[in-house]
Amino acid sequence: MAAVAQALGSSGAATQSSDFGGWPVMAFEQLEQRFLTMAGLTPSKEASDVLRIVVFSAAFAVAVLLAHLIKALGRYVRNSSVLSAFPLAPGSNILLGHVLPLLKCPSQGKGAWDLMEEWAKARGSIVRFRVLGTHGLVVNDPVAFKRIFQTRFKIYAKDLSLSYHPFMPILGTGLVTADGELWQKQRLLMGPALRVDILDDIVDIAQRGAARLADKLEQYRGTGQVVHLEEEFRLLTLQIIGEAILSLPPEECDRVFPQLYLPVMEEGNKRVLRPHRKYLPSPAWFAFKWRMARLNSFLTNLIRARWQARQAGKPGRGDILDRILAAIEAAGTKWSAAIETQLCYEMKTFLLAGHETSAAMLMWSVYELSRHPQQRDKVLVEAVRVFGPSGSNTATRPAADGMVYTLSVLKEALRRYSVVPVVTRTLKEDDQLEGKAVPAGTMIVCHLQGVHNQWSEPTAFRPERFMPGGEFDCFEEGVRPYMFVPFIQGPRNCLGQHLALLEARVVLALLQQRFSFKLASKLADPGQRHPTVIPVASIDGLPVTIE
Ligand code: HEM
Repeated sequence: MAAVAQALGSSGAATQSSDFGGWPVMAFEQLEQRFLTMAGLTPSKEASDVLRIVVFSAAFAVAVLLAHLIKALGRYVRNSSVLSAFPLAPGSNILLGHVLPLLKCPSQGKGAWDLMEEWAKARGSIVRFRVLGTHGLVVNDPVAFKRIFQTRFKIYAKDLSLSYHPFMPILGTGLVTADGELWQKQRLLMGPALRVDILDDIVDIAQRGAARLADKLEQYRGTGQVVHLEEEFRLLTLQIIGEAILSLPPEECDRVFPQLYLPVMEEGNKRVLRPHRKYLPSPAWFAFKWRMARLNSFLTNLIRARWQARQAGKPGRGDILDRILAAIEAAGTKWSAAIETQLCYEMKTFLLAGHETSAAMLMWSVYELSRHPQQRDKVLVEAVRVFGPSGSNTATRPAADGMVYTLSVLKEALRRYSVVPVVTRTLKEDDQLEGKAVPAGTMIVCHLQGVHNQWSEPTAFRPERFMPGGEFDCFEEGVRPYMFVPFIQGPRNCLGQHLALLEARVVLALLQQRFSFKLASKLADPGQRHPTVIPVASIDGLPVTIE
């Protein structure tokens, strides 16, 4: 620094002794000579050229950085002013925005999404908030959902920087996190397999899975021993999705996934609140890398072997992967390493999207039925109709579809507990919500839970809301689809929703018919929701005793 100051001092002297037109050049040349001497280099034309390139490059880099800063500042000021039409959420700090109240939520026993719902209740159906330099809107309005999810969904892109970020090494360009043309192509390719083709088989896969779990639970009947049902549901839904997408036998699911897949998910969840874990080369970091590599190679080998078997004319297994491979073949697409990688992302996406969400829905449903014997009786009536009085009949698809009350229990669990409480988007172009301008770059938090709590007596558990003529049917036609959004709506809605509701209907009814679950009272209230993990399960799981 002293040397630079000295050099600048002498340039000042040069300035005074020069005429106005020539001084900058002379001053620069003198500075150049001084720098070269100070650096121990002999002044020469080559050395000057190198120094000039370095100086001009540095000046260019600083200018670009400044231009970016000025642009970002301009955008920040503009966005602040445009968004000021929306009410500001309480608790904002001039520097950090709403960072502190959001960070404090877990220690107060609530999720950041619960705080956002409080903001909306206090200030209006769309409220403005800020996290450092990023502006966001919490949207709690079904009419706005229609615009975001349906009519203008293309400009409301997935926000990969926030909720999905820690899971990107797992999900990559899989369907949940893909965008643009790739998403469209993959959705077209895989949609039919999940929405239609596999559903007939799901009834059977789910019934076998539920029967296996029931046999396992039998040993605890009448013993008073506490069973952690949430853990059993997690393993069961993983087995069901493993069989549905890859025909994996349950033993292989139990061997591979708890070893490789579940620990990487756990690490992903830890990284949501502690993002530095992604960069710190700790033992957990290495374990994550190692497991990811093993999981990828397990899945890629399986996908490749399946493709080769198809090419050799061997009969397919009829699972979701098989149906996707058939669609690739029918489209005449040439097989490549890129396709293998993409399919590997898709399989991991189905595993992630398809098991914990369903397990949480089952968990909340069992929790509520354990507290509402009359509702449970109605589920039992349907179970006897479908599985017979002994519970051993094989269910058919139409019979499973006919369990409308059990379906209503599942839907009410999704409404009451909003296992996915929010989804986030980033606005790509300027738009309007509730008639007010919203600038591009704004983060949009779609508050699914907030809308679910706009129903009458929202904390009451009433499956009848979803029965014909119930509260759901009474909403005005235009907003009705946006009043119940556990799977969101529109072109990016959940591809596995029919699979999830069918699978869970079979599992819930069959287990209720076979057992009576009693909430283990000595443990904390299992109805308390987890404050940091999505899908939201109970903070203490679901400890039960079995009769
Ligand atoms: C109760 C169970 C489930 C719930 C509550 C649920 C919820 C959701 C939600 C809210 C989204 C939208 C996410 C966003 O826009 O950011 C979504 C997307 C998705 N879900 Fe589910 N899901 C469930 C089960 C499943 C199952 C069983 C599967 C697959 C087997 C699945 C596969 C997907 C896929 C592939 C997407 C991305 C669709 C796209 O972007 O085109 N989900 N799910």
